[in-house]
Amino acid sequence: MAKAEHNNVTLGMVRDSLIRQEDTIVYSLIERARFPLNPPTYDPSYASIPGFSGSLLEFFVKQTEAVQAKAGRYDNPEEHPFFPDNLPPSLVPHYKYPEVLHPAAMSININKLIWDMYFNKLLPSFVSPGDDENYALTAARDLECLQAISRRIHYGKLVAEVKFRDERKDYEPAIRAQDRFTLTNLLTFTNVEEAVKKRVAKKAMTFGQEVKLGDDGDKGKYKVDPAIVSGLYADWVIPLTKEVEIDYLLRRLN
Ligand SMILES: O=C(O)C(=O)C[C@]1(C(=O)O)C=C[C@@H](O)C=C1
Repeated sequence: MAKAEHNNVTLGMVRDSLIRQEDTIVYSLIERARFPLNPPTYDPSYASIPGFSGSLLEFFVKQTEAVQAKAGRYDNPEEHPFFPDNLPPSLVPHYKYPEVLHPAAMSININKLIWDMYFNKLLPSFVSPGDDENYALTAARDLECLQAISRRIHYGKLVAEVKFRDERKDYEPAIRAQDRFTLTNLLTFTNVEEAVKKRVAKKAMTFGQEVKLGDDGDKGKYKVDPAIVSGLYADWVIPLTKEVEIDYLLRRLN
């Protein structure tokens, strides 16, 4: 969402942004699926980088996040690093982002959970097994997937803020009672969730089809299985977005 739009943000605008972010997530999965699993990317004993203990992936993510932190990426409240400890400060002029969220939002970062889900559950389900030795590109594509998924899930903070402002009298008692169950019911729109799952599967079909001239191409063959993309949303993206919404709301009156 553009910076200026934050002041009068509506649920419709927030949902439009979530819809646009679906494109980024689906494309990033398609790009990662160009490479097989490439296990050495994740193997600390393969990397043996002087002065660094960890996998090539960790090295790549930490170094990239350090550069991006210096360039101001994490000044933006929509961005969350995977390795927040010891990040260098921003070196660029500070843009004063409109303060839309409650300050407690700063303390919410569930990237550890997202990292574990991505590498343990999601990745093995949509890439082919094997090794083509493109480890640096593999790490770069993984980070793009992680960042896109993380941005979407942490957008739950803004979704929750807008819902809170729209229905303050319903949310306040549940927040005071720290009642997760009622908060979950208040913020859940089953029809919206069903539409999201269907739409991302359709995007995976549309963006991931082989485009050929002259014949019908490989009908029904997709670069990433649409069922895996809708499963990612059903099992992880939507539940974790709701988790962020609840974590945020529980702190909203602090
Ligand atoms: O659109 C909303 O209202 C959201 O809170 C986002 C979202 C989602 O993750 O897509 C999560 C919970 C709602 O039940 C519907 C959809």
